[in-house]
Amino acid sequence: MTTAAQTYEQKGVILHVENLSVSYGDRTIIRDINITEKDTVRASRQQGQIIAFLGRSGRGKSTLFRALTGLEKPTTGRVLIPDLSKPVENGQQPAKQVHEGDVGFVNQKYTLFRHKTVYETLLFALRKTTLSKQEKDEKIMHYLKDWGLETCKDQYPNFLSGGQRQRTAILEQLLSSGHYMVLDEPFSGLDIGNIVSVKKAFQLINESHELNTIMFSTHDIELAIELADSVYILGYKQEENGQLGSVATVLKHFDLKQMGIAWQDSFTAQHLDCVKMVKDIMLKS
Ligand SMILES: Nc1ncnc2c1ncn2[C@@H]1O[C@H](COP(=O)(O)OP(=O)(O)OP(=O)(O)O)[C@@H](O)[C@H]1O
Repeated sequence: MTTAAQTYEQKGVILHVENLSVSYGDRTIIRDINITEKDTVRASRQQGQIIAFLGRSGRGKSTLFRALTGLEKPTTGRVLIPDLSKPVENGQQPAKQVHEGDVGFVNQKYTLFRHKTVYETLLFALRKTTLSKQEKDEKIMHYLKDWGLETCKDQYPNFLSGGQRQRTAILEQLLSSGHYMVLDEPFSGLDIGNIVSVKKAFQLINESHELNTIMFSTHDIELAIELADSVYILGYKQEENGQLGSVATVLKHFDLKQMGIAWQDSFTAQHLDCVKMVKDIMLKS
């Protein structure tokens, strides 16, 4: 059942992954990856997309992420995103293949420049824009305020708390890349306070632009189902002889919007059912 708060419309395609495979030498890591995500529009609210990728260790999540960011050239297939520099044609935004720099990438360590303050880091992130010096300053100050980073504007990474460091690294990627962001295990090894801080960053990104799209991997199934509106499970397929294959692919897609369990304030029995389904699939993968 879908409540009024969950009513949504789907508009243009914002991510299209087609027959993607990545091999290293003669070893294929991921194969036949097909993903189509559309811009989700909810009445009277600005809202982006949050997509989670789950999978047991070594099932190619990081490999897929490198292809999604354009850091890894796929062996076959392609990754398309809307080309916002071109005008809409017949009601459709033309698509382009993803290039390095189009999609922000935040690694698990939240790496920052050691010799740049928070402000300098964000200024550097805006270096490719056509904004004037004053516009850049205004933009940065606006974000620092919204993201609770105003007080540490002139601090170097070593003097930041874990939460401030994570928010700065996420913001840096958001400012340098535009609407798309991939985060490889952003919650791994974080204490509860820092988990809340990263969740808040997700929320800020999600609410600030219709096209903002967060893609993240995690080993925390509950967290994926709590935060995402779309969940993909990567894993090995069982072969006909009952043996487990050795090339990962998408085993299952859960569209939590369609299931009526996206964007809820609390974790319900339906969410728990979904967690159980995910676990069952992952255990056999
Ligand atoms: N550059 C590379 N050359 C050769 N093999 C690689 C390379 N990068 C990754 N692999 C292999 O690809 C497989 C998938 O690795 P990947 O890091 O993508 O998995 P993952 O799902 O992100 O794992 P985890 O959850 O443990 O981080 C692994 O067996 C890994 O050894």
